[in-house]
This record gives sequence, C-alpha cells and structure tokens, in this order.
Amino acid sequence: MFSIFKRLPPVQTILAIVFLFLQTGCALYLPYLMAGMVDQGIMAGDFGFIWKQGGTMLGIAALSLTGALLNMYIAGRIAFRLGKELREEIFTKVLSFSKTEYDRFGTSVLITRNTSDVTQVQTVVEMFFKFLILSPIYLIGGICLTWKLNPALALPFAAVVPFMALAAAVIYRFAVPLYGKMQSLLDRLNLLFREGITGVRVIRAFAREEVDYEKYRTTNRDYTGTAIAAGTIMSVFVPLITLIISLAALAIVWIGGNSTAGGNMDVGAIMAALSYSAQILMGFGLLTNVLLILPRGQVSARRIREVLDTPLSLQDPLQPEPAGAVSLSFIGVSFSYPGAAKPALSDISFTVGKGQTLAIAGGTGDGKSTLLSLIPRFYDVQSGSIRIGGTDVRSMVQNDLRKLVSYTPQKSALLAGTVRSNLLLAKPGAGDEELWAVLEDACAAEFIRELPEGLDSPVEKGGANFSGGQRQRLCIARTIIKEADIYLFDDSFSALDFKTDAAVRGSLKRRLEDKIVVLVAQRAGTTANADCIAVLDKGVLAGLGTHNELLKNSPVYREIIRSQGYEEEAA
Ligand SMILES: Nc1ncnc2c1ncn2[C@@H]1O[C@H](COP(=O)(O)OP(=O)(O)OP(=O)(O)O)[C@@H](O)[C@H]1O
Repeated sequence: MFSIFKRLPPVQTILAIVFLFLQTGCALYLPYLMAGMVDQGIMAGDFGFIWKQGGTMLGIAALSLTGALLNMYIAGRIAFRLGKELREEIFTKVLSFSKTEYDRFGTSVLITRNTSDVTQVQTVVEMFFKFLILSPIYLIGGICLTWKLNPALALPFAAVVPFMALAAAVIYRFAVPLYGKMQSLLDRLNLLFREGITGVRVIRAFAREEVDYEKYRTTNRDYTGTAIAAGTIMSVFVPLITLIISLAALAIVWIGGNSTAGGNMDVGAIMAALSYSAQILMGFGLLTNVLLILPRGQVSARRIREVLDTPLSLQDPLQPEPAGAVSLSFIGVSFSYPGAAKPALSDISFTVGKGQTLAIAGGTGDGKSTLLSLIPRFYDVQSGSIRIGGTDVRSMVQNDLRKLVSYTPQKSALLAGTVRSNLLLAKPGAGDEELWAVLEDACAAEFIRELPEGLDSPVEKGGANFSGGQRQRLCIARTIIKEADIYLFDDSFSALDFKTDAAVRGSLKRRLEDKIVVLVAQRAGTTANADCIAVLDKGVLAGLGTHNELLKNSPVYREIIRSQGYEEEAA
C-alpha cells in the first residue's frame, strides 16, 4: 500500500491534509466556543458577548465547511486520478506481456485486477484523506479539549480509551481477516460467473448446469457465511462501543451535575464535553470503517503490484540487428512451456526460403501451434535459435520483427468494431478498392457484400455475429492485407469447405508468391501443394520433405495421411 501512496501528487496530498486539519480543528473548536457562549453569554445575560461569540462560531463553522468541501474535492481528485493512472499502467503493462505472462495470470484475473482491485485501492486512498487522519484527531483532540475545559470531565473519556483500543484490536484480529477472505472468495465468484457466461454453450451441451451451479453455490455460500461472520463481529462491537461512549457521556453529566451543584463547574463545559463525546464516537466509527477497508486495499494493492512488477520475459536487445526476410531458419530449436514436464518442441531444424511455402503437419498436441508462435516471439526458445535472413529473432527489436511477420492464430480473433476497422488494423489507410480485393482473395467478399452496410458492417467481440468459416476468411483477409515478408497461418482453413479452401489457397499462392509462408495444415490438399512439409510427432521433427518424398520415407506422415482419410484427397 505504501508504494501506492508514494505515487500520490505531493502538493495536492499536502493540500488535502491541510484542509482536513482545518475542517477537524474548527469542528473541535466549536464546542469549546459554545461552552464560553453558554457560561459567559447566556448564563450572564451578556447579549453583546452572545452576538460576538455567535459570529465567531459562525465563521469557524464556515471555515470547517470550506475545509471539508475542499478536502473532499481534492481527495476525490487524487483517488480518481490514481485509479485512472493505475488502470492505464496495468493496461500498458499487460499489452507488453508475452504469452508466458498471459498464461501465468489468465484473462479473468487480469480483468479483476484492472477493475475491482483498482477500485478498492482508490477507495482506501479516498478514505485515508477523509477518515483515517480525521478519526485520531477527533479522538485525541476531543479528549484534550475536554481536559482543557475541565480535567474532571475528561476522566470518563480516558477511562473508555482502553475499551476502545481493545475493541479495535478485536476487530482487527478477527473481522479484518474475514474481510480479506471475502475478497478472494469474490474473485472466485467472478471467475465462476465469467466462465459460466462465456462457456454457457459448452456447459449446456454437456448437461453440466447442475455441476457448475453447485460450484457457484458452494462458493457463494462460503462468501455469504464469511460476510455474516464478519458482520456479526461488527454488530457486537459497534453497539458495544456506542454503549461505552454513552456511559461516558452519562458519567460526564453526573460528574458535571455534581460539580455544578457544588459551584465548581459551569454548564457550558458540560455541554461542550457532551459534544466531544459525540465527536469521539464518530471518530471511532470512522476508524472502524477504515480498519475494515484498509486490509482489502492492501490485498488489492499487492495484486496490482504483482502485475506491474512482473518482469517481461521478452526484452529488446541493447544492440538490435536489422533483418530482411530472405529466409526463415529453425536451428536446433527446443521449447518447453513453464512448468511442463516434457518439451513441446525438441531439436527442430529446417529452412524456408523466399517464395516458398512450408506446411506443418502432425497430430493433435504435437507442437504445430507452438512452433508457429515462436516465430513472432510470443515465446522465446530455450535452446537453439530462430533466424530470419540469418539474424536471430532475439537480436531484433520486437516491433521490427512483428512488422516482418503477419500471423493468423488458430482461434479466429476478430475485434469488436467493423469489417473495415478489423482490416485496417493490419494496414492502416487502405482504400475501399484494396479492402474489397483482399476480401475477394479470402473468399469473404460475397457475404460481406450481402450485408447492408458492406465494409462498415459491425463485427461483435470475437466476431460472434459471423459463422466459424466466415470468421476464418475475415482473419485470412486481415493477415494477407498486411505488407510483411513472412505469413503464418495456424490451421486457418479448417472451417472452410473444400471448394473455398482450394480457392483461398489459389489466391494466396498468387498474392504471396514471393513471400515466406508457413502454415499448419490438416488437409492433404494443402500439404501436398506446399514446397516442403515438416512433420511433427510429439514435438520431434519426424520428417521433412515434399508430399511425395514423405509418402515414401516417413511412416508418421503416411499414418497422418491414412488416419485422417487423406489418401484419396491427396491423390
Ligand atoms: N500455454 C500452454 N501452457 C502449457 N502447455 C501448453 C500450452 N499450449 C500448449 N501446450 C502443450 O504443448 C503441446 C503442444 O501444443 P500445441 O498447441 O503446439 O499443439 P498442436 O500440434 O498445435 O495441437 P492442435 O493440432 O490440437 O492445435 C501440447 O502437449 C500442449 O498440451
């Protein structure tokens, strides 16, 4: 939490504290003035003094109000600005993450940290300026000023301080951990709720509604139970403290009454002491609130720091080397996912030249997507190297590397916006004619033309308003409109019918004839047309050659062709 406070703007922070002191100082001074008004003005019938004192009190009250308003305004500004900065910083940091860091956190955790955790920290900062400083001033100031009025009246307050300290300790010891637990249960509830919404079709398809509902219900029950336990502690201690302070007020009246009867004390002092008892009670109430919110803020601040302090596994080299893509080579490349027992790829070597197409074939989980994702450096290899035009990709500036490469992921990833905005992502400034040409090449022009808004037709998040095949075609269009040297397609044709697949492949051949193309292919029609095929078997290169060579020499390739019923298609 301290690291978060270090970020606050110093001038505004000091101003907020100064105005808070002004507010509380004036509020504390008012009962003191009132004591004088009662004893020297009302009791003595001195109207001149009453007017004078009344005017002073009005002025002090106005100052207190001004202090409170300015404090609230500045505290609010500081807190909301901090929230804005944290959200922006988290977003920027997350954008710089490689897939290793994304895999470590997961999407829903990152979303919770950028929303609810930032809000928690924001609330703590606001509460700090409004209440955390204010409550000790009310507590200590109230007792001191009562002492100044009459030491005998301060005795009941002094007597209740140990009880209040005990209550605060009990709340901190027992209620605060419960509030911390509530925070993590809330995270889990969010996660389950999000999974329930995003995976609703899968859940229904497998008739898992009951199981998932049970998981949610159990967590929800834990959350409610914890909230009730925390609430119970609070509901015992808060009234108890109110009772203790009320007893102190009663004691003040009793001591004051006796002293007044004996002629040793003035009525005004008793009235002021009673006002202080109300302020002390308020101070304690605010302190309790802060005690509860502070640990939640601490947890959230830690979770935010975890994201912001995550070291990036991919760094740009200090002395980057330029690269022109005349060839793409894998030289003895091995790679394991963090925490995985076995490497996803072992000792892979091959070279693809300009104007050539390399197809990657293999069974499920054999490492095809992994191989592709190493080229734009979504992950770094653990041994060996990937070279573009002879330069190790780790020696290039990441941005330069990504300009050389155009990539279609396995899962069609369209962004919310329009067809046009999705295509312009890859080539900003492209005109209508160019956009339609690329849609033609990707066999997407026909269905886009049928939409009333054409290129400006809306695209929902993830392309949810298009079919799987349409999404793939739009993604292919976005990949090929980018001017790059290396084009990567991860199983990008799987949802296309054979006719469309052949048509798209035909136009890719024309459009990308002088480029390097690497594609993960499931169909023999695709692999057969490639200049070279790399066959993967459990992360190992089990064959490298043309379709005909591999049919002759590679049992693994033959098996893939046979098992997937490719023989007739390939023939
Ligand atoms: N993010 C990840 N974290 C840990 N292991 C992973 C991750 N992604 C993939 N793997 C593992 O790495 C291996 C290779 O996965 P990869 O996705 O590259 O296979 P693939 O050949 O593309 O499979 P498919 O044809 O089903 O898409 C698999 O054993 C998989 O379980």
